[in-house]
Amino acid sequence: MKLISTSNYEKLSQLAAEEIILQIKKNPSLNLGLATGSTPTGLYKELIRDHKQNKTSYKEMNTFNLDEYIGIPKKDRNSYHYFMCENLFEHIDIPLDQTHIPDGTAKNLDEECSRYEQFINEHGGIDLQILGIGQNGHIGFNEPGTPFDSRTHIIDLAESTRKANARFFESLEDVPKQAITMGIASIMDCKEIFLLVSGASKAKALARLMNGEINEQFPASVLKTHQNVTIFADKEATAFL
Ligand SMILES: O=P(O)(O)OC[C@H]1O[C@](O)(CO)[C@@H](O)[C@@H]1O
Repeated sequence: MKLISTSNYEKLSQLAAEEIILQIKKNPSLNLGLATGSTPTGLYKELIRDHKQNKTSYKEMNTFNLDEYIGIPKKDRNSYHYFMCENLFEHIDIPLDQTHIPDGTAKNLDEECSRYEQFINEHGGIDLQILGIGQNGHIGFNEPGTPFDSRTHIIDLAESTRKANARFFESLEDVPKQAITMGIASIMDCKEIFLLVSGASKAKALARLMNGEINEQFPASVLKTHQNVTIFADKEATAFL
């Protein structure tokens, strides 16, 4: 894993955006994996700014999101569909039918998991995946204890994850208890991974990732066995390194 540390969150977002834009220029039909949460919003702002200024085009690309809550309609402001439209898709020129997110309202959720996994494979896999990390080491919504060989699946969210994400909802009770997430093996299939880590609340997780063991109790540790991972971390996140 290559670690790039930056003085602040803005720099982290800019550097990651520059790298992604370079890759899009080299390969306009890049399959880009996307993440939600607070961490990538600065990166998405940079991509939007560049699109407006330099006209980088997303017309030939496909995007694939890591996860979606179960039971939240796409149009609900707390769905990851809504989040992605608001924070990125509406502001760039990607056709919406080339943006892909698991359907957390599908009638048959197991079938939806297999469909999504197969769909990504039919598109040739993900070239570059953006990841965040949970304080408990989750990647996507793969909570501690998720097998490293897991494929896209339904996950019961850890209480700590529901609490961390309650800030987006009216109350903790409104936070869904389950989500669909790409599995750990699905994430490991991505050809390249950018892991974004920002803020003091992630410093312990980053230190455990860099210095700890590879263990299913800390899902992000699997990334140590991937051939092409770059970590972008800001100063606060690197406090314990
Ligand atoms: O960037 P945040 O909001 O700290 O979230 C970290 C991680 O948690 C999730 O939002 C899931 O809780 C992931 O999608 C994200 O990568």
